[in-house]
Amino acid sequence: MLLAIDCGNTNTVFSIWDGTRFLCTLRTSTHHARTADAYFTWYSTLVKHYGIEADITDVIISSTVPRVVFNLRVFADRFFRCRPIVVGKPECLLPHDPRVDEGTQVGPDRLVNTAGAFDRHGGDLIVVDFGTATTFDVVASDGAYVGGVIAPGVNLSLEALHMAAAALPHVDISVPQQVVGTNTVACIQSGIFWGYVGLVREICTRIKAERDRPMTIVATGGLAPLFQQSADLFDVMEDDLTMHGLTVIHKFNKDNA
Ligand SMILES: Nc1ncnc2c1ncn2[C@@H]1O[C@H](COP(=O)(O)OP(=O)(O)O)[C@@H](O)[C@H]1O
Ligand SMILES: CC(C)(COP(=O)(O)O)[C@@H](O)C(=O)NCCC(=O)O
Ligand SMILES: [K+]
Repeated sequence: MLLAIDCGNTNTVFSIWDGTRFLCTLRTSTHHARTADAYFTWYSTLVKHYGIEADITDVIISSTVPRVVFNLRVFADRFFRCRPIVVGKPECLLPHDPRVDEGTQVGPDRLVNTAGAFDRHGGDLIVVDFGTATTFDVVASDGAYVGGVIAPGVNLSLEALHMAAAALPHVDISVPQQVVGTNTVACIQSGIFWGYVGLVREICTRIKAERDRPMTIVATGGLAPLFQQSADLFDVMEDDLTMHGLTVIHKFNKDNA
């Protein structure tokens, strides 16, 4: 069985893949100081809680935080006796090499999203990932990542307003009832929610115009469901897209070893 690990700047997600389906998905916050033993304590407690018989033989890791990879490697080696595949490292093969400026390190999560989305939908895609950052990954017709857009994430923007303006409280994102807010919280929620609706719409429109072709918009990430429910922004929403991409890259490496 495969243990797929997706470390974002905010959350770290573990999923167990039995070759056909994900048996469980476990989530914790990302901390570079978490040790291999701490990962195992957390992991084994939850796996036992869910009554899952997991016989892990393989581990694949995608991490946007380089510092967590060391402890995750130790975790894989110590508890599963395996050498993990780490996306973005030279020894990890990709189904399609990215076409970007020389020397550019594309975020591994974006390479994984690209592989997952191409496997499900074919090419000419825009993958929108609402993570710590809001990223747009452009997938060409042949499946290669050819660039994209990075914007500040929704929660990051909310936090920035609170940090920089003495009179603005911390506000959780939600779908506003109306555009014109009649109190401070409603004003902020409106600015962020409708601001991001506009940001996503404008960027996707411009990407399609620049590439001069129809493209399918695939959304993923923690906050995608919020935007999906009240604005007509995406063609599909897939909360397991990154995990699916990890299984695709893992299989590709096994088949081409
Ligand atoms: N259901 C939710 N409601 C509100 N915020 C959420 C929800 N799910 C995730 N988030 C927040 O969305 C942001 C992105 O989460 P995530 O996609 O896990 O980010 P990353 O992959 O960068 O770690 C984080 O700030 C997280 O706390
Ligand atoms: C843009 C990101 C910070 C997004 O990370 P996330 O929101 O998933 O934590 C990450 O993909 C990254 O560090 N990228 C490196 C630069 C690039 O992709 O061009
Ligand atoms: K992400």
